[in-house]
Amino acid sequence: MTPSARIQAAIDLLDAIIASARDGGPAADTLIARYFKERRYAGSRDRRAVRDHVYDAIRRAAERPETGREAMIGVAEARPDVAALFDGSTHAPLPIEPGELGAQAGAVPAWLQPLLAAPVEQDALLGRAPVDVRVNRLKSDPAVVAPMLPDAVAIAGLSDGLRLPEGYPIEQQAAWADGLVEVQDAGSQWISAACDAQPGMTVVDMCAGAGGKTLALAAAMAGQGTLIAADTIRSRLARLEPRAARAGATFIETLLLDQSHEARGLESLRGKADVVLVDAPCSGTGTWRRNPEARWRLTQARLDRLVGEQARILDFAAPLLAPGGLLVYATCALTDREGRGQVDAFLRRHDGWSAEPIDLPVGRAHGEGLLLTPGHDGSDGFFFARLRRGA
Ligand SMILES: C[S@@+](CC[C@H](N)C(=O)[O-])C[C@H]1O[C@@H](n2cnc3c(N)ncnc32)[C@H](O)[C@@H]1O
Repeated sequence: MTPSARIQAAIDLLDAIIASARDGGPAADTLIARYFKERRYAGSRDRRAVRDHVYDAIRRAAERPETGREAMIGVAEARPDVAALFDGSTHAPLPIEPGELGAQAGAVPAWLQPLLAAPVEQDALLGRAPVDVRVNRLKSDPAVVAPMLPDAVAIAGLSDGLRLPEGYPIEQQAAWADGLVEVQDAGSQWISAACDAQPGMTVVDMCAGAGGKTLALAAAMAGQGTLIAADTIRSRLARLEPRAARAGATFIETLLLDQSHEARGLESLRGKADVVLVDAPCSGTGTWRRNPEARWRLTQARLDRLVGEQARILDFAAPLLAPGGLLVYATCALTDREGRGQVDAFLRRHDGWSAEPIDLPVGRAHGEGLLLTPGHDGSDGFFFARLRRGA
């Protein structure tokens, strides 16, 4: 492919990505993979270059552009080398017309800006994310793993956390293949630590997904006790099983819940749990460094639905706690409605519960919880709170 043809390919892909974001279709990565599967003539350098163009365009525009061409012209406005490739040659985009405007540059969609927690450094939300890993104490310890990953540096305050440069091919390393490390953002490691799970406890990870935090809880429990990974999506829980096997965390039990009838599947756990983690489905505003396309998918209506769902999950999770038990509420969202507002509303709805201060050497106290942001903490953005059921 010529450099100009790569720009046209990026434009075609961006058209598909924009339509998919609007209609709730597949994610950009899926569309990119499909596109190249049908174009075997494209070599690895072509693929990488086109992908970079696509992600440059996605990162640059806070609001979803109308067309791929508009998105790509936005990049060209800041990059004369890219603008020069709109040259009308074979397979190339037509030259940019005088007055033809590109997508506006920005980090946060205008409608969302006032909804983000005030301390959030909005311009840092699209920065580059490092590859953080957690050393798996079920199989190893940092003194053994650190020399296997010479590019890694310690993450201050996280005894099992190591940080590698952006794009580091961790999955090609023996330490990963042997289950000695798990890829896990530092923020997620802090949340797992805030659960204070101990060997012998009964712990429920209510929104376990593919089990990133479940595996951290398993390590904290040293493989002893009861650890239940629950979710409503079978395919996500299915992804946990091979990960748990690799990590040597075979005591984890998975529990598939019936959406809207979750309490039925949880009946036997009522009043029994020492710790419940609710890592709720959310707007993902704290993870734009890794998933900048999420900005093009989020709408006010979707945010409203998520806030309602988070409250509903908290309400069916709370009765599982034994007296004195700990409910940790977490989201990778930075809107106050999903964070401090959600916790304030929970405490108003539920008598006999109180929020506990979180004693960690990171983040900033925010309402009844803690706020982590890429700008302040170098991790993904999160809000989390520790809620104690009265004894
Ligand atoms: C933020 S993700 C969890 C990420 C996961 N804890 C991790 O650390 O990798 C939220 C999860 O909540 C799940 N979920 C959504 N609605 C749910 C519900 N009503 N009950 C339980 N889980 C739900 C989603 O399927 C998704 O896997």
